[in-house]
Amino acid sequence: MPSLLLLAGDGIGPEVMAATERVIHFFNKRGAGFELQSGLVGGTAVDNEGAPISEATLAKAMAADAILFGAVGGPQYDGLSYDMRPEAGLLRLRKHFDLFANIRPAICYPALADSSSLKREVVEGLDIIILRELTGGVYFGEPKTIEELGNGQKRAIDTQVYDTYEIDRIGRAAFDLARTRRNHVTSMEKRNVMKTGVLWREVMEETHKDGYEDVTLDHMLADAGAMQLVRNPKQFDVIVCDNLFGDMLSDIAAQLTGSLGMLPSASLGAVDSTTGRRRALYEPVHGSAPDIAGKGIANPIAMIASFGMALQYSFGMVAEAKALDAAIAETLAEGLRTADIAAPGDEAVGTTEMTDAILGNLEMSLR
Ligand SMILES: NC(=O)c1ccc[n+]([C@@H]2O[C@H](COP(=O)([O-])OP(=O)(O)OC[C@H]3O[C@@H](n4cnc5c(N)ncnc54)[C@H](O)[C@@H]3O)[C@@H](O)[C@H]2O)c1
Ligand SMILES: CC(C)[C@H](C(=O)O)[C@@H](O)C(=O)O
Ligand SMILES: [Mg+2]
Repeated sequence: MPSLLLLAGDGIGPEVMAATERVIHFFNKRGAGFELQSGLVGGTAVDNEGAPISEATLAKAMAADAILFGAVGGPQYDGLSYDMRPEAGLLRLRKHFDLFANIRPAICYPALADSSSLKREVVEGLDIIILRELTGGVYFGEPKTIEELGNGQKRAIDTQVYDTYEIDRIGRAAFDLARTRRNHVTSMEKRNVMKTGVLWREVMEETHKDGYEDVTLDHMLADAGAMQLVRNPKQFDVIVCDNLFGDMLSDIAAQLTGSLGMLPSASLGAVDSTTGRRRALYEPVHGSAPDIAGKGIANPIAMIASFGMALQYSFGMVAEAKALDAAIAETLAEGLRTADIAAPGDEAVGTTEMTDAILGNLEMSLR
């Protein structure tokens, strides 16, 4: 039986996870047989278990085929030490399971082209992927400290580190992904100021020569890339970049699609050569949205579409994933909007109504 560990987290995490559970149950009623376990993560795990992720939850994650993750964080946890912050639970999961390949698609559904802050013609039909390296770089490099200098001053140090193998494996993931799409990879770094940028480009070129020359590879400095993402995002297919640039570029890409509430993601490990399986965590790109938590108005689409990515990447249920995506597109085409994607004057629906409509369309499309 396929198994999923649900880690809803904080803020709107439990609200969008509850919506997604309804979608999972829909597939279970049709025989999918998903076994569900749940656990605590983030601030709620700090409050109840004394750590942002407990060893027991990590063990449950190890036993599951895939993890569905909501969101973590909130202002009430701002005073906690770095290791106890809710976000540390997510970082630990990524590192523990070596989930180095973070696929963040940015698709602008035709019905939402007017919800973007950019002009319709710039974003309509957009379909790009930011492939973010997720287990290296400045997020995990050592030293990572704040030192007292003894003269009333402090010094904060973060360290950006990349080894050849880390760049090579994300490069291969990018080329493999591009082959299933428009065969075009744009690698972004800052080789003009960063040594890791110099190595990043060098390794991308070498990996490209090693059996991937059918894929077009070009390079862009990440700051210019950010500008191009806003100027003409449709020029891209797969953008591959390091952990920090990927964090920022994917938030920019989210806004192209209308809202952070629209963007799903998959974080994948290497394929195990004996089992053929890969570790995987699926989560929306957005956070816990403390400003709207508890109001029942969060957009569930990013979380539901993250489950869609699990259907595709972890469970080989490609037809079901497509049906779910079509149900989301149809619901948007019918005009349903949560507040984050509503145009001024549009009447917005809540999380439950949006989920009801998606389930209704799913039922129709699989009939
Ligand atoms: N993966 C994660 O768990 C994750 C990701 C990003 C931020 N965070 C954490 O979340 C907390 C809040 O961060 P933030 O405010 O910078 O980012 P955020 O993504 O939580 O919210 C940014 C804005 O987008 C809106 N928004 C986000 N998701 C939405 C949705 N599904 N529906 C409707 N509107 C939505 C919010 O209301 C807010 O106005 C922080 O503690 C941060 O560290 C967690
Ligand atoms: C919550 C935080 C640790 C996380 C990150 O910076 O990676 C988030 O912003 C994301 O984009 O997944
Ligand atoms: Mg982010």
